[in-house]
Amino acid sequence: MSRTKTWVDRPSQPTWTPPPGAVDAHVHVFGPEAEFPFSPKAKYHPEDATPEMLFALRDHLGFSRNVIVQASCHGTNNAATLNGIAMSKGRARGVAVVDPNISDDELQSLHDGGIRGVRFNFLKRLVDDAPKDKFLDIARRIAPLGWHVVVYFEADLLEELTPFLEAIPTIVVVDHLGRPDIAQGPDGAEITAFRRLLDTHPTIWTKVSGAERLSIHGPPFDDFVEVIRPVVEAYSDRVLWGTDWPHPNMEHRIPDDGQLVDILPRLAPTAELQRKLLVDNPMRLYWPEEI
Ligand SMILES: O=C(O)/C=C(\CC(=O)C(=O)O)C(=O)O
Repeated sequence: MSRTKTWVDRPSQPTWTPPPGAVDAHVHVFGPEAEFPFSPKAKYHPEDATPEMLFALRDHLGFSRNVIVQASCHGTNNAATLNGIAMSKGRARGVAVVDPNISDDELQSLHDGGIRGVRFNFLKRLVDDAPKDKFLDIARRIAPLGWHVVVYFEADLLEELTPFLEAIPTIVVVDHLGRPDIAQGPDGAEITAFRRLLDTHPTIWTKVSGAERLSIHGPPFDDFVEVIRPVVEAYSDRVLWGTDWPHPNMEHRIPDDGQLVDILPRLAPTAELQRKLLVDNPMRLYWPEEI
């Protein structure tokens, strides 16, 4: 598999400035491969996207902190994610992907290394299997640590997965709004079904990220904003946002991270909404001891 590069080296300077203490709550690190090899089961083989590169981007975009989410290319070995957190000097925390047989001691050492959640990935193009019973077992075991669960699925799975989501005893954060079809507009069937899930389950949160993946028309992402701004307004206490740098699998439509940041004042049009989305909400999940 040839190595893919899915980010721009010099993203534009955003015209909008995030509030002090802003958290980019969905990023990944890749490798470096020489130190942290990819999983033999990886479905893509990216170039190295190192913690140093991540922190340079964080500073360039005007953010203060990151949440590093374990990407599928590193399987259940969280060493690269933990290395990124360790190198951040307290300015990153993480979400791990764990083997169902993980021991309590290993969970505790992930916690000590800055992990505050586990991710369950249901995308068939990224993982070979997604065993719901084993995931529920993990969810029950991480609950006492104060962690939450991050789930990644596409809209066609929402109905089937709802009983599973309901059985999770922690806060659940759905990546990229469960990937609704944005072309259907703000009253479309898929975003309406997802909003119904949020309406009926106050412990389900979502990341209002993925404009570059969900938008039909691309920058300046007006189609995404039209559908997703009402979500930010309606569920302002349980939304997170992230760039998704280094944008795994986006080699055919690589986004400019500066343009992604410039969506934010349209997605969250008041200072209060911006502070909740970028500071208060991520701090509650990842740095609760600082609030
Ligand atoms: O990170 C994302 O937001 C999206 C991904 C990659 C991913 O999740 C993974 O590799 O674990 C995708 O849709 O290819």
